[in-house]
Order: sequence, then structure tokens, then C-alpha cells
Amino acid sequence: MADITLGIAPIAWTNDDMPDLGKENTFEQCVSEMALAGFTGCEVGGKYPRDTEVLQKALKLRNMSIASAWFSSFLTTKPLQETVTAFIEHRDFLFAMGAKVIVVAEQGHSVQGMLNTPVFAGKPYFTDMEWDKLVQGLNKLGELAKEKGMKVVYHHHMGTGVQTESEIDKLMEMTDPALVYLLFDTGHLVCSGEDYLGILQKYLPRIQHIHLKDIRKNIVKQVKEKNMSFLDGVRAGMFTVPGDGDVDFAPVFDLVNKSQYQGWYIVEAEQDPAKANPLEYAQIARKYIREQAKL
Ligand SMILES: O=C1C[C@@H](O)[C@H](O)[C@@H](O)C1=O
Ligand SMILES: [Co+2]
Repeated sequence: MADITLGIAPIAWTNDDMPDLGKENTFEQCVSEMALAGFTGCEVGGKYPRDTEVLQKALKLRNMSIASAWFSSFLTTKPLQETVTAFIEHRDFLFAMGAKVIVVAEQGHSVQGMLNTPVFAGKPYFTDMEWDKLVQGLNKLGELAKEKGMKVVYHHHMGTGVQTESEIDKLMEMTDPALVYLLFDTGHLVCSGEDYLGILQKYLPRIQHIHLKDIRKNIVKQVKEKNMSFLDGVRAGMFTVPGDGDVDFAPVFDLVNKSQYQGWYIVEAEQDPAKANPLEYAQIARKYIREQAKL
């Protein structure tokens, strides 16, 4: 039977990719509103204290815990040791916070943070040599995670070299299944036009972390047609919370509920907090998940 814990990402309060979005929102407001909306866990944002005791206390006061945090690897473009050193520090912080999974996304050649590069037309494609470096590096990060009883969950992402189903297939095939797991992010797969349910079916139980992100189809269409960047797409509102957009989550909840999945659902919906009040949207997501996922 599945055993799911429900969390939410701070990116709806302050967007670390574009910190002007939600710059007025404090860490305390963010975690208080997460708890008020009925969530008991979250990922880590740029405004969170890095002192683990201070963070533990702030979370305990709100009955919250840490699910994970994003890590950018540069395995295809920088010496392995640079990523390894940064990863160990990140791993140890997450371990101290009690997290079991570490979100990793390769940012070598990524256009996700580039304002003037179209996210669809500009996505990178790795060479064979880059694939080899990526795979060897991820296996290494997987070993380092395993030392602490943790797992690396790979985040496929728009505007990166691992975005499409065939790229995910390649990554899953080439990496060691005992060391590298998959993060399933509904928003990125539907945005990219992939068969998200097929991918979920194919990779359960290798999927060890889930981001629930919805899309606004009409805005994604504009982003593609007008050659907009990922960040401009986010600003324009291409993502929203589950239940507010066009993704059909019912079959996702059904498949996961019937599986042995033991892990998190993280509601992750980056949009402009000035247009989409983060507490209001967190409440919309919480209600939808209660009704649809029975959670
Ligand atoms: O997991 C994620 C973390 C963000 O920084 C990223 O840009 C977002 O789209 C996402 O899915
Ligand atoms: Co995500």
C-alpha cells in the first residue's frame, strides 16, 4: 500500500529562480501559511535559515518537516569534484534535517535560468560524451547519498538536457537503478508534451519523489509559439497548483495509491505571488488533494 506524506514548495511564496517574485514574503510567513493551509512538510527555499537548529525549531513550532531540497549539478560542463564537494555539503544539511531524498537536476547547458533563450526551441541536447559524464557523475552522487541512507531523485526539467520521455528513458537505462531514482514532476512533463501517465506507469517503483504541478495550457501554447523563456513563462502564469489548471491528476492519484510508493507529494506551483496569493492557492491545492487523492 502507498504511504504518502503531503508537502509544499516555498517557490510560490518567493521564487529562488527570480527572487523579485515574492521578495516581500518572509521565511516565517511562508512556513506559517504552509501549515495554516494544512501541509506538514516542505522543500527548502533560499530564505530558509541554513543553521539546522534554527530551522528545526521554526519547523517544529509549526509541525512541519523537510522533504528535500533542489541541487544543481554541473556534471556535463565542470570537473566532477566541483559537483561532488557541493553535493556533500547539501547532503549533510538535508541529512541533519531528516530528509530521505535529494533532488538533483543537471544544469550543464540548461536554459531554464536564461531570460532571453526560448525554453522550447533552445533546450540543450547532450552529446554521447556528456551523457557518459552525467551518468557516471549521478552514480557517484547516488553512492554518496547511500552512505547516509538517502536517495538521489533526478528532476527532469524544461529547458534542460533531460526533459523528454526519450531523455528520461536514456537516463533511467544508463544509470544504476540502485543509486539513481526518478522524481516525477507532472507540470514539466505535460508542459513538454510527454505522456506523463505512461512515464508514471513505466517508472513506478523507481519514482521516489513526486512534484504535483499543474499547467495553464493556453499560456504554455503562447510560451511555445512566442519563443518565450522558461522564466517569462513562469511570470506569465504557465504553472499553477493542482486542480487549478489543465492536468488530469485523477489517474496519477489512482496509480500512486495502488502502488507501493512511500514518499512525498510536493505541491509545487511557481507563479507570481502578486497575482496568485500563495496562501489562497495552497488552500486550493490542499482541498483538491483531499477530495481527489483522499489524502
Ligand atoms: O522542482 C523545481 C524547482 C525549481 O527551481 C524549478 O525551476 C521548478 O520548475 C521545479 O520544478
Ligand atoms: Co519540480
